[in-house]
Amino acid sequence: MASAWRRVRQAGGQRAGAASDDELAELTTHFWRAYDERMATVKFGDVARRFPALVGQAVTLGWQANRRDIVATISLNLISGVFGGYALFATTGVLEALFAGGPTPHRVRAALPSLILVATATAVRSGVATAAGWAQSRLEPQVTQVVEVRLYDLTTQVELAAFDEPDFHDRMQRARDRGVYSASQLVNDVINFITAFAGLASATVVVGLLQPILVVVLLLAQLPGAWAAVRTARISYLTRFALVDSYRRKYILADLIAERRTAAELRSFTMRAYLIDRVARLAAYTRSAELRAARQETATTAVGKALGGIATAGVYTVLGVLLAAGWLALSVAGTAVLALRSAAGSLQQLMYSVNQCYEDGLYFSDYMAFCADAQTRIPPPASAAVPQDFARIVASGVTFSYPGAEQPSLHEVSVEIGRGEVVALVGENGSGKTTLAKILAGLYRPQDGTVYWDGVSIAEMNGEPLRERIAVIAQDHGHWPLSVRDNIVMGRLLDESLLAAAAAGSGADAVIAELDRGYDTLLAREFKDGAELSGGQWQRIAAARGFYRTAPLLIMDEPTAALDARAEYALFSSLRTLANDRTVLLITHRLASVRHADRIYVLDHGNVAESGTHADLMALGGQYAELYTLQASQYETTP
Ligand SMILES: Nc1ncnc2c1ncn2[C@@H]1O[C@H](COP(=O)(O)OP(=O)(O)OP(=O)(O)O)[C@@H](O)[C@H]1O
Repeated sequence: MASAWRRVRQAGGQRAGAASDDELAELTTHFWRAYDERMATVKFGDVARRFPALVGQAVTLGWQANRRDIVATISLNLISGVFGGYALFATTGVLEALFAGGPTPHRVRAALPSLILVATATAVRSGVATAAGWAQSRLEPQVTQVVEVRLYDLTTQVELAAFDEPDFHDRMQRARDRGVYSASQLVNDVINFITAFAGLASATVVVGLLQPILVVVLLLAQLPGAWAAVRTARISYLTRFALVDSYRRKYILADLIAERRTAAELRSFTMRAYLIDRVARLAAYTRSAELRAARQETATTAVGKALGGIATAGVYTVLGVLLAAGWLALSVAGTAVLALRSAAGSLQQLMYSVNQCYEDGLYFSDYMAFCADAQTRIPPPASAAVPQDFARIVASGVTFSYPGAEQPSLHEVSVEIGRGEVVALVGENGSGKTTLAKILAGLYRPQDGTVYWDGVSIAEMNGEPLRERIAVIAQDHGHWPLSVRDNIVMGRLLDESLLAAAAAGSGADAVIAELDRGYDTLLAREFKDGAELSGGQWQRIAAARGFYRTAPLLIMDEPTAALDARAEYALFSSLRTLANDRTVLLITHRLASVRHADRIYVLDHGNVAESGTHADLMALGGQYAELYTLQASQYETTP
């Protein structure tokens, strides 16, 4: 097995060649650099200061999830602590009676009332603690749901450009991965903290009433454990933080290796060894960082435990001295030992929960930071009303660069679309057609220039109502793992006659007729009874999706690229019918299909190079005429 793995790695290494380490940038950037940078910003003092805020956040989360459960959990835990303290205190009465003079049956009888008190208090405490545990376990899934819904609510509203930023993906991964999970954990930690605090407070009160010196000694003895707990949490968090980019890359590669959609290409291009090698190198990289962190955590815990052991020995020495000096009665010393053990247990739990609170709080602060950042990326509410229809859409001097791009993808582009027109965008690959269509669809905001609907800038309109007026048949349309019907209706109200018309207009009706379950067919082969469609069949469904949306502007980006000749002809015929009451912006490389467009814009490296009707552009003898003639020549018969 090991040698097979080695062979795979060697083969991968040869294939990957020199390019790979540069591409996997984090393998060349030392991971501890990211760690150190983060280390500088996370200090224990900050955590101590943040602790009250964390408690506040946790209680708020619990409150949002279920008020009754959070109130019940906290109050029942406090009540349980009170009964625990009472049971401990009542133990002194039992010990006093047992250590008094006289015959044993007499002493046992004298101890009975106190014993009954101890037993009752302990039973009540257990019952209340069980009820508190039940409320606490109900809270966990409810809190997770609250934070998940909040995350999805925000990520579906942020502007599209954010998804082109690697940093946004990193933050989103941290928020989704550990952030969501940490929310319910944080609530748990805080409840555990309150439980432990109640236990400690009651034991401390009992010890303090018996011998105040013991309280100070008891608290000092827990310091080493507290230090170790906080330090290990910090190491664990910082390691994950520094590795997030590598984890993300590894997950993406692992998905590609195991997914159905890439399974065929992986085999036909014999990419197995190459991909496995990449995953292996990323895994080796993350493993060495994780091992280093594990070593540090173990060393820290060992030191903490050793110092804690010495401190505990000190506590018992002090107790012995007090007893020997006669400052403590034997019965009181007995209760003190029990109280000390109970307090030490509570303190340990308290430290553990503070430690966990700290660690989960760090992850949760990533979630909160992501939410705050996402909130700023949601376009602010706008004032202008979105018209039901329009007479003219004008893009004026539009310049747009993708985040991080050195060159703009569009440079001072101006185009016009009149109501009821068919306007075409043509041009070579990468000339900016899709980018312009997305700007006209209100999906990207240009850095310069404006898109007007009847003289009103769309930047002043709210995004969702605007996009309700635009139907987009995208080049990279989604293959949603939903039923055929849902793939066309896309969450809108179901209108059977509209659905039938959309399917007929796009040619999807012929595809659906051949499916066993018709509109109910699930389009996901990975599930039972799921079906798979061909590229052209999917394209018909995507076109039906656009037709179903009765919007005044229809944007079609390469709608026929995968269609056969008959289906292409049928789709363009439908378009002509549709165009009677709709405006169409068509992007295509098949120039024969734009001959009848009212206007054609030829894009070249992000600029409008030519515009006019087919006849105008042919007469111009420029890029369009050259491309058109080239395509037409392919149909000429050669001798
Ligand atoms: N999400 C993105 N992030 C960064 N750059 C992008 C992104 N999408 C496109 N680009 C770049 O913008 C330029 C224009 O791309 P666009 O997709 O608009 O071209 P296109 O004319 O539609 O091409 P095609 O005919 O191949 O569909 C290209 O240089 C492309 O690399």
